[in-house]
Amino acid sequence: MKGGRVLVKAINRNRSFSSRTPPSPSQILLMDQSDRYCYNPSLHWNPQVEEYFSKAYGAEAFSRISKALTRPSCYSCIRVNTLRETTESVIEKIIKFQHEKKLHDALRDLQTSDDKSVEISERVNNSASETCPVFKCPIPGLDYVVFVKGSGPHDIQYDYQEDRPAKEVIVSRKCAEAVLRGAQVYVPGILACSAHVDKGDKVAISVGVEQPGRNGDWAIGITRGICLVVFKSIVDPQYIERDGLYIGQGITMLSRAGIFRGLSGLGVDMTDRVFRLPSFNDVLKGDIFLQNLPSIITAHVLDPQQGERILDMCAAPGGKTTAIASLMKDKGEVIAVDRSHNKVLEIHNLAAELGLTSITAYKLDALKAVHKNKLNDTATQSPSEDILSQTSQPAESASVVNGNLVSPTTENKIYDEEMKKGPYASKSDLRKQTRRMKNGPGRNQMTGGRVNKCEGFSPNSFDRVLLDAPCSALGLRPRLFAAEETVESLRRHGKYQQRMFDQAVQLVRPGGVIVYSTCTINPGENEALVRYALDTYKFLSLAQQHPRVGGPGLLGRYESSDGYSEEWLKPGEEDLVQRFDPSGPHDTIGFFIAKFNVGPKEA
Ligand SMILES: C[S@@+](CC[C@H](N)C(=O)[O-])C[C@H]1O[C@@H](n2cnc3c(N)ncnc32)[C@H](O)[C@@H]1O
Repeated sequence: MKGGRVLVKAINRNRSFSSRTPPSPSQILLMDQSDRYCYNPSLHWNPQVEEYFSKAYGAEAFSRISKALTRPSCYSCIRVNTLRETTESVIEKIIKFQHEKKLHDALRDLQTSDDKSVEISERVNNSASETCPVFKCPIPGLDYVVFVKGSGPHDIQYDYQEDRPAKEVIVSRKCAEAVLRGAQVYVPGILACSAHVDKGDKVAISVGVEQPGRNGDWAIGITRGICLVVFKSIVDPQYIERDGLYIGQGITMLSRAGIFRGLSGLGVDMTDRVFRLPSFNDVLKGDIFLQNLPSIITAHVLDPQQGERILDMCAAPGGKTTAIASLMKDKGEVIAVDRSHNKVLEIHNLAAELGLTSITAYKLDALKAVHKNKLNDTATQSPSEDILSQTSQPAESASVVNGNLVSPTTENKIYDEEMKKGPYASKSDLRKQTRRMKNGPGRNQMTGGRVNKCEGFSPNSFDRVLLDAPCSALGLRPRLFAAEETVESLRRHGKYQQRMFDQAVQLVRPGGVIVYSTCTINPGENEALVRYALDTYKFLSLAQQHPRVGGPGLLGRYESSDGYSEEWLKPGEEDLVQRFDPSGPHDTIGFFIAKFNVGPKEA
C-alpha cells in the first residue's frame, strides 16, 4: 500500500511532464494497445532551434529530416581494410558470420523455450535474426565498402493481454539509441522495470525520453530502480509518455533485484527488434571498420597522395585518420591530433588494430595547433624543416576496472576500498581478481599506454589538412532527443569551428588542400563556416569533390528577430559542397563536406 502511495505521488509529479490530459488508469487499460506498443517517436527540439531549421529547410523538409533522425540508417556500412583483406573475402566472412549467429539464436531459443519438440532446423528458419543481404557499395571508387542491409520498422507482438500487461523494462535514451543500432541492453542502461521480473522473463523494452517540464526545462522524471506497476487503479509514471516508444522485446538475463544491484553486464538479450541491423562488434577485427558512408567519402574528398604529409586536426577515435592512411597505402605521414589523452590512445589502438604504421597521434589542442614560436614564420617549410617540440608525455598508464578507465592512483584507491569489503587475502590477490573483471582488450577498453604531447606545428608544413570539427552532432542517428541544443549553443559551436579553421589555414602549405566536415545539419556550422572561410581568406577557393554523393548546400542568409544574422552560400557555390540529408535517398547520417584549394598566401 505504501508503495502504491509512492507511485501515485510519482504519477502526479510526472503529470507536469505531459501537455496532454492523461487518461485515467481504467481508460488506459481500455485503450487500443497497438497505438502504445509501437515505435513512432517524434523528436523534441528547442522551439527557437526548430524555427531556425524550419526557415532554413522549409517546414516540410525539416519535419522529414526530424523524423528520419529518429530511425537508424537501414544498412550497416563497412570499410574493408584493403591492406589486409579483399572485399570479396570480407563479404564471404560476413555471410558465414550471419549463418553462425542464426544457429546461435536458435540454440538459445531451444534452451529458453518451454516447447522442446520444435526441431532446431525449424528454429533456425523462424529465428528473428535475418541473414541480411551483403553487397559492395555501387558508388564508383568505393568498391572496398560493403553494405549489409537491415530491415524495419517491424511490428512486434508484445503479447499484451488486457488483464495481464506485458512485463516491461525502461531503458535510458542513450541505451535505446545503441539498441536501435543493433546493440544489446546492458545493466547500466536500465532505468526501471516491472515488479516480479525474473531471470528468463520476456520483457517489452521502451525508452525513457526527456519530457517538457513546467519551467521550460526537460527531465526524464524516472528514478532509477522504480517499479513499474499497471493495475486497474494505478499506472506507472510516464505511462503515457512511453506511447510509441517501444523498441523491441528480449529475455532478461537477471532478476529485477540483480539488475539494480549490478553495475555491469548484459541485462536483456534482445530477441525481437523494431529495427534489425546486424551488429559487428568485435567481428573481423583488423579486417574491417564500421564507418558512416559520408566519413569514408570525406577521406576520398581529401584525396591524400602517397608520400604526403597530412594533418587530421580532430582525429579521435581515428576513423577518418585510418581511412586516409589506407588510401595512401600507408606510405607518407599522417599526423592525428586530439585534445583528449584517452582518445589519443584510441587512435593508437585503432591504427595498431588495422596494422597502419604511417599514423602518429599526439595530444594537442587544435586551437593551439600552430607552434607559438613559429607564428610569424610564414615562409614555406618542407616537412623536414618543421621542428616540432614534442614531449613523450610520461602519461599515467591507465587501466580499465569494471569497464571504467582509471589511472593507477584511482586504481589503488579502488583496491583499498575493495580490500575493506571483499574476501581477498591480499592486495595481489585482489589485483588478480580485478584483472579478471577487466573487459577484454577492445579498442575502447584501453589497457594503458603512452601518449605523445606536442607543442604545435610550423605554418605551411602540411600538404593537406582535415578539420572534422567537433560540432553539435545534430546529424547523428538514431536520435531520440534534440532539445539540449539552443540557438546560443549552436552559435558557440560556429565560433569555435572558425577559430579551429584559422589554425588549419596557417598550417596548410600554399597549393595544398583543406577539407572541413561536420556531422550536423546546422547551417551555422556548415554553410556559414564556408562563407567565413571564403570572405576571410581570399586565397581559398571551393574545390570540386569526388565522389559526389551528397546534395547541394544552402544558399542565402538567415536573420533572426534578435538581430543575429548568418550568411550562407552564394549562387554557384552550392554544388561545390556536399550536404548529406538524413531523409535523402542514401539514408545516411546528416553530414557536410567542404573542400578548399589553397592559393598563394599573402606575405
Ligand atoms: C567529430 S569528432 C572527430 C571524429 C574523427 N575525425 C573520426 O572520424 O573518427 C571530434 C573530435 O574533436 C576533438 N576535439 C574537440 N575539441 C578539440 C580541440 N580543441 N583540439 C583537438 N581536438 C578537439 C574531440 O575530442 C573529438 O574526438
